[in-house]
Amino acid sequence: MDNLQPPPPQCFIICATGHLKTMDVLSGLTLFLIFLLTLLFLSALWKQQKRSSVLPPGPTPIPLLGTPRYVTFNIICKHFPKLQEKYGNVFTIWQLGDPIVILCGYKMVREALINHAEEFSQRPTLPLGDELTKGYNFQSSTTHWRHFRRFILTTLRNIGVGKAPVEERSFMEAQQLIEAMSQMEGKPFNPIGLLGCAVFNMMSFVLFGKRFDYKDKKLHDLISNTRNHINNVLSRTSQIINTFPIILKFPFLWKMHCKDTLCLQSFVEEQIQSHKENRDKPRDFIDFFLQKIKKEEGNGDSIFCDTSLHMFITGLLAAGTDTTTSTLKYCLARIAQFPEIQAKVQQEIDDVTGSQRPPGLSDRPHLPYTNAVIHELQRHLDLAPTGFYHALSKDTEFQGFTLHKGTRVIPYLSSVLFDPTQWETPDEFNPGHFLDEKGQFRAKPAFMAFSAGKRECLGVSLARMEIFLFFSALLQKFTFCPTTGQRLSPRPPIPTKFHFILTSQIKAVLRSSKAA
Ligand code: HEM
Repeated sequence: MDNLQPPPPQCFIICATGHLKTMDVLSGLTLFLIFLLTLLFLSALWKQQKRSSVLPPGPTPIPLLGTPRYVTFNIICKHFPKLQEKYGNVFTIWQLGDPIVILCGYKMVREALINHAEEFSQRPTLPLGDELTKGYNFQSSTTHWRHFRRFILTTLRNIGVGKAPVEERSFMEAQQLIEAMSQMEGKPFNPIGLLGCAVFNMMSFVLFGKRFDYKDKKLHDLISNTRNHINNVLSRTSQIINTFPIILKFPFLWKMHCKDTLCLQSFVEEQIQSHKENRDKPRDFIDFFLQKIKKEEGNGDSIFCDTSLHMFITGLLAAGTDTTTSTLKYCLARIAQFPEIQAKVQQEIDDVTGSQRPPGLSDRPHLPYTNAVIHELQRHLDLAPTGFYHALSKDTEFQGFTLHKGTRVIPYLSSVLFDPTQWETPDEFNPGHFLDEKGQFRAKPAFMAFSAGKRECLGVSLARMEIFLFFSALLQKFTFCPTTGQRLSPRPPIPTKFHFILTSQIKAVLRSSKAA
């Protein structure tokens, strides 16, 4: 009687033979869980099989996990050349349960971004970005982006991007840059800090109508905020948050990660406030946007409001600073490795503008070799190998496959910039790629450093203008030389290239020729 234990709680299960059996609740629950997981796994497998049958081929994914080997968090494109070789110019990889279609080579990317421009124009939703920007960003999958894109492009033109007002400002900034670099004359130095100041000041002029002194600590803090912001957006942590948006329910978990974005946002907020207090005739981006908000007053559905102004300015500041700075740094450090090409550029500039004035936009048609060298430098740099993710705006038949609305797409821009069907010597540094037989500049449609189609880089004209004006002004005054041991192979792997951009040093030697 003493040893009599109460029997464990019992439950019924139906065994494989269809008979009812009893077992304790814990074992029953475990079995039930295993049954549920098997069901989940099988349904994921079935869904994946069903979708795979209409999608481009690719490595076999593990249900629920995808193809982890190829979806490493940071530089996923390092596997693409091998996959392209195996599966062709369009293939699929899986991230967890979602397919990502990769497009390779000029013809395939053009077919998608130009010939099917509308279908490939969406962006996938990124929950972290939406949370941070309250939905006002270029990644947003809503249709707002079209209105903002149109407005921003028109406004940049109205401010004078590609024309005299912004050109004048670039001359002034180039002069500051030259003076600051002259102090480093002949000594090894890393110009990325000075270039960052000049580029940030250009963005700041366009957006807020102001510039900072190169010694101002605030300027350096802001530059570092923009760089960290971009690194955060592309980071493994952001990818985890976007994959498991439940994390956003715990602000203390992600706000630390996004502290640079929040710093940028609060700086932008100050600028907007000071513009509101001192309204004058519209000169910069904030002025034009505030004018638009006023015009739309009374329209309860207007998307032009203080919040969208705030968020888009922060987005533009971030998108336009580090990209152009890194490009200019690469241009200087790389041209230093090609002394003959550099001398030819300098000779061309001397012949066209002499030493009295810096090259301007109207000189560009008369500087075909300089223009070709800049394009070739950007092609080799390959700054954004995968651009940003695109997504299908509707179900689309493409190359014999069915791509469902919302499917994510990566236009693999590297494969276009180095496509052997488009470039005579793709891996070599060869300005001849952009010159015709008469030595005149020839534009190449496969030059997709800024991508193409409806989502082509929105800052392309500002970036091209800055790169041309700063690069040619600096080469007019200095000869850039490499310091020892910093040579780059013709087509270095991406991590090496970014390391080179961030860390390489050069020497700037004042030219003693007639242009100096
Ligand atoms: C050398 C400098 C730059 C390069 C190489 C570059 C490259 C790119 C690339 C490849 C894209 C992705 C396009 C796509 O998804 O198909 C992009 C998008 C974008 N860029 Fe740039 N960019 C540069 C400078 C700038 C500047 C100066 C600004 C700001 C004024 C800017 C603003 C943007 C914006 C807002 C987008 C998103 C456009 C959209 O989604 O509609 N970029 N850029």
